[in-house]
Amino acid sequence: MILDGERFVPVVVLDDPARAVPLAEALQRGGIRCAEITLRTPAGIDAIAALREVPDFTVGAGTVLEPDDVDRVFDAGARFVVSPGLADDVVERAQALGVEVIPGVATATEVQRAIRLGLDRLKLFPAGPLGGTAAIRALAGPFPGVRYLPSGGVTAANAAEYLASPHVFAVSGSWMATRELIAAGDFDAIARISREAVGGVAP
Ligand SMILES: O=C[C@H](O)COP(=O)(O)O
Ligand SMILES: CC(=O)C(=O)O
Repeated sequence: MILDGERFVPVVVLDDPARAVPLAEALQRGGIRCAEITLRTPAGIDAIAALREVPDFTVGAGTVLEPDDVDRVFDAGARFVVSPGLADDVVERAQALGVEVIPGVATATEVQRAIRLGLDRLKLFPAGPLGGTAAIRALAGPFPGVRYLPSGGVTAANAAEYLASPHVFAVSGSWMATRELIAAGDFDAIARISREAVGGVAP
């Protein structure tokens, strides 16, 4: 899978696409080589297009809600697609284009449906309110083949606990590159927080 080897997936809300490349370079200085650029702002698509040119960096799209969004982010260069929830038509559009898709799930019913769609790597959202690692352990009973990307409430304080789970392939969240830090151009802080995150877990 495209994110194999990545343990941290920053969720990014960008207001200015010109910040995308310095952001990616800051993440790389911190040891993080990917990001999920959300479509929550109009800048998202241009930011994805800018990041496709950054060497050794894997750009994905987040908050992908409609099949048309999949086309837009694919054309811009996204190499993976993330949704907060599970929509069959979004998954099927990504599969038709051959782009990795990681939809969100929050219930056993959704996990079961995602498996039927041929998926075994799912976002768990919002992971904290759903019960964190306890929820992941419970889901692993009936669905041992699924691995999760927890997001929503993952922080510097609990990332290592999630990553210690054999059912978690990576964690995702906004704490490494907040909208405020990006808007302020504080790329040194982003690099430092990323380095601390990467340094806090076993390779
Ligand atoms: O997955 C996307 C979430 O918005 C990230 O949540 P967070 O801000 O709690 O890290
Ligand atoms: C929350 C989430 O998964 C997203 O915005 O894509």
